[in-house]
Amino acid sequence: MNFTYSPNDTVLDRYTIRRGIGVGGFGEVYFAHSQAGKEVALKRIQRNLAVELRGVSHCLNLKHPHLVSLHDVCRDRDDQAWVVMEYVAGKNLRQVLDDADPSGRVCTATTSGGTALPSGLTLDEVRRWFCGMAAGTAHLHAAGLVHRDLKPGNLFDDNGIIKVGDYGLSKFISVSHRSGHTESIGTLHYMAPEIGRGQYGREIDIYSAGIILYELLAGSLPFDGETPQEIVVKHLTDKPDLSRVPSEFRRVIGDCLQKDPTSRPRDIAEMMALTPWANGYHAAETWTSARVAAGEPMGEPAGPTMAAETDATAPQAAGAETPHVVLRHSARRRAHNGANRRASYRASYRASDEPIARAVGNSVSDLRRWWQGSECSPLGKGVIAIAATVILLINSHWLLPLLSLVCCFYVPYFLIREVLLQGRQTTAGAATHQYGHSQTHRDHNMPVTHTPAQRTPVSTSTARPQPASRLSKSQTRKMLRQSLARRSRLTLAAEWAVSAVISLLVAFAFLVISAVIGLRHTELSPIAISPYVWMACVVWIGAFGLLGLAKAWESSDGEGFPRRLTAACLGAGIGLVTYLLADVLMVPLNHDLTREIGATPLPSSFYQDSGVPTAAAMMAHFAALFALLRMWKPVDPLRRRRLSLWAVAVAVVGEWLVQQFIPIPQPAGMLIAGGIILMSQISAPWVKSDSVSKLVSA
Ligand SMILES: Nc1ncnc2c1ncn2[C@@H]1O[C@H](COP(=O)(O)OP(=O)(O)OP(=O)(O)O)[C@@H](O)[C@H]1O
Repeated sequence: MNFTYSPNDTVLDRYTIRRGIGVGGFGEVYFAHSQAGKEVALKRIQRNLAVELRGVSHCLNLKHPHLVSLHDVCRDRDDQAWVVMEYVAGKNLRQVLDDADPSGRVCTATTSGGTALPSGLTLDEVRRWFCGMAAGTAHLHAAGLVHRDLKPGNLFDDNGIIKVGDYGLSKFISVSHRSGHTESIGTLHYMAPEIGRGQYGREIDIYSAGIILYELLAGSLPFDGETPQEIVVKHLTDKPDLSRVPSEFRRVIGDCLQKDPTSRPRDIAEMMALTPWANGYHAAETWTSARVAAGEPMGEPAGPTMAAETDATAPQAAGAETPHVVLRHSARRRAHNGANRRASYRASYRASDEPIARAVGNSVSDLRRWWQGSECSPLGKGVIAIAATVILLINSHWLLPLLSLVCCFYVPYFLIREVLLQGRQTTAGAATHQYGHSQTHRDHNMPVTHTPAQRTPVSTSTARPQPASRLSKSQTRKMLRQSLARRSRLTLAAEWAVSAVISLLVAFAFLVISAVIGLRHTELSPIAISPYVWMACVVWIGAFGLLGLAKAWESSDGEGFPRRLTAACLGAGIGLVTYLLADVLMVPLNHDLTREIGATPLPSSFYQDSGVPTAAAMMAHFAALFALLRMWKPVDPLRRRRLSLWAVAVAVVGEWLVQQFIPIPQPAGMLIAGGIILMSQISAPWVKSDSVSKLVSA
């Protein structure tokens, strides 16, 4: 491999290069000696990457046995940035895995005993690497940093101590800077799906940790593919095959690899608690030194999750290889883990997202804390509680209406906000887009070693970056469908409710506009207004039903018989409602029937003697219309356009066609058909899949 500097060159006026170590995504790494003889690794930041080096200073003060120390960040005379860091003589985990004999015998000298796993490592080795990585990463998290690029190549074995490296730079280089041909395809295998959406919470490190653990145990990656896009799609949609890892690790890996970041363990400690090494994990030391490093005052721990007890016996439990971080997890901590806790965490996570809910939540918890911490006697507390209840009851005459009014505004606002935020998350194309851009081959001038079974081939000294293959439209749609399918029932219900509220407003506007136009020369009376009210109600109910149908089917394509039958049932229901409402509102249904009823071959039960259609005719008419036109299609979130007037026109023409066989009053029929499609399109969510497809292919 070619390096810019040769042995014995002096850089930064005080370091003598001894040899080049390797070339990474950010630049060349050298082994060098300081003037006093100290061994250091120098990383020369190349390729004109816009590195926010000022941020790295935060990392310079981090000290932890499981982190590769950053000594300094300097610029040379050519204004080239260099990162001076601790030199780690041992191999990185990537090299260890690549050197391990796939047949199960381990070639590395450091390996301890035990049965070999498919990766070639023993379980002891896996524990050593994983616990070391966890301890280092927990320290970063406690200092408010997210690694963002956890992968085997960034984990080092320094004389038996596992160290996490490369944590300073990735934090401060945005996705856009990692675009083009600067990034290794290998990194992509460890990247959490939400990174593409610009989400960089610590959950992305948890996800990467899950992938690493999977690879250590199974000997291969959970999500692999021939192209970056294929890998991205797998990260976004596939479930890991957990049958390939020992059963005691399935839970932790399954949780870490959740697509939804809020479903993952919320921190390293929680993740470790799910491993068989839970008894050995303890983060207090990590937390303490991280806060010191971050310049925070010592006192109460930052949060209950990081509070843990020290245990002098733990080093044995943790194993001799990880002596610096005592790994123990208290029973209290374990008790907090599990499904209940995660569920409550998710709830609080959501609530904390919304400022008003957060403020209310904070006030309530403050009140609860005050109540619990109060030194009042139980009798005193009882008196206070009764007094508060009495005051509330006395004032209920104005408090309740006020509360109802606030709810009237707040609930729709909250639901709409939820849906908009969800919509942003489900637009998985954006994720793929950014992934696609950020993860292309790196034109290293060194070969990157990968086990063929594990790694997608990457560039070598002669290879040029290869264009990424494109995702077809159907693949993109499939990916988006799967992404839509992952949403919870609550979210779906909330979306449906919001659509219903929007369509109600549209129906009201529809009513007002049509009534103003239609009744401008007529004296206002209930009889005159009732057809408009009838029409608006029918259109709204029809749109509501159609939106529900589209929501139920949005996770898959299809227009087969079962769907048409279901749509026909919905149409029949709308026909019935149309008939009943007309009856209630006294709207005449014999208006403008365009053909001789007696001439139709329809059953006589469809029409009264006067020619007025019965409920059966109305039901049959709309059932035929809904089944024939696949009415749910224009409301599908993956439709081509948010609002297609073509679809409205098709509905109107389709209704006219059905009218030729099963007549109903006109123009009411056409208005209802067109109105339902128009209104449901306006109020249905929409994912711009066309642009997603283009972005993915870009
Ligand atoms: N502090 C260090 N001590 C010893 N070797 C190091 C050190 N830091 C990096 N290396 C080695 O230098 C080589 C290049 O490392 P670098 O971190 O730049 O690239 P990478 O991890 O392969 O990719 P990326 O930068 O995209 O994460 C690797 O072989 C790595 O093991």
